[in-house]
Amino acid sequence: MTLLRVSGLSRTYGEHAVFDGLDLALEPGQAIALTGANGSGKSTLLRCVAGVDEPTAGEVLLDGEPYDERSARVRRSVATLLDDLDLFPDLAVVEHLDLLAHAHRVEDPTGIVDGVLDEVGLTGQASQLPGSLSSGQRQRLALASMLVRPRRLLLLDEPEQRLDADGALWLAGLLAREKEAGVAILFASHHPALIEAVADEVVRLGSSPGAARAQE
Ligand SMILES: Nc1ncnc2c1ncn2[C@@H]1O[C@H](COP(=O)(O)OP(=O)(O)OP(=O)(O)O)[C@@H](O)[C@H]1O
Repeated sequence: MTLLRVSGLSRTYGEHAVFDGLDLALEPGQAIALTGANGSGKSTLLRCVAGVDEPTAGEVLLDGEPYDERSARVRRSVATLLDDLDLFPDLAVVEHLDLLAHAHRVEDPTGIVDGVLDEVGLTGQASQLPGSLSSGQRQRLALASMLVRPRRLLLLDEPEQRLDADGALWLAGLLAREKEAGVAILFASHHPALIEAVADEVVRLGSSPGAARAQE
């Protein structure tokens, strides 16, 4: 069954239609990249899908049911990386990840957190407070936060931002492995190599009013 279906989605600010009547369908293990110029609506679309912004029209279905970000089903299934991560200033890196793993009741939270710290390259920073991390390390912590919890759908806004060249390559491999595990991914990106490596379909949002078109 289609995991995520977006039908006739529109978002207007005043007179300005950011996108109008947009349709998307995402199956398990599939990735769609959202591309387009600055201001073309990628973040707005992701925010509307994730339920943190309200579309002017249209609907978003997860497993064929209306997407309600407050429902336990959606919270168990969807991991988002949308804005800057909200971090507790007095909790260390490892404590943030422990908190998330425990809140989502994953099996063996300590083992998962240790493995994810290693995967994102933050083992050496595990006891640092967020304020002492570099911007790329904060981005790695944001990515780690989605890896310590259950997930079937990732909604990612420019996940490559602030990563170094090796980090962008690593991210491409990570997202490819997520797809192999059956996770679906909707992501906005300005990184051609990441899009090429990960996306099964590219949806280019137009900067002309309301325009959006899909490409293979
Ligand atoms: N709250 C708001 N009020 C008015 N206009 C808004 C609001 N939020 C977004 N917009 C406008 O909607 C358009 C789409 O913005 P959005 O952030 O979705 O673009 P984007 O494609 O993610 O851009 P970027 O590549 O720069 O991240 C922009 O013209 C922006 O100014």
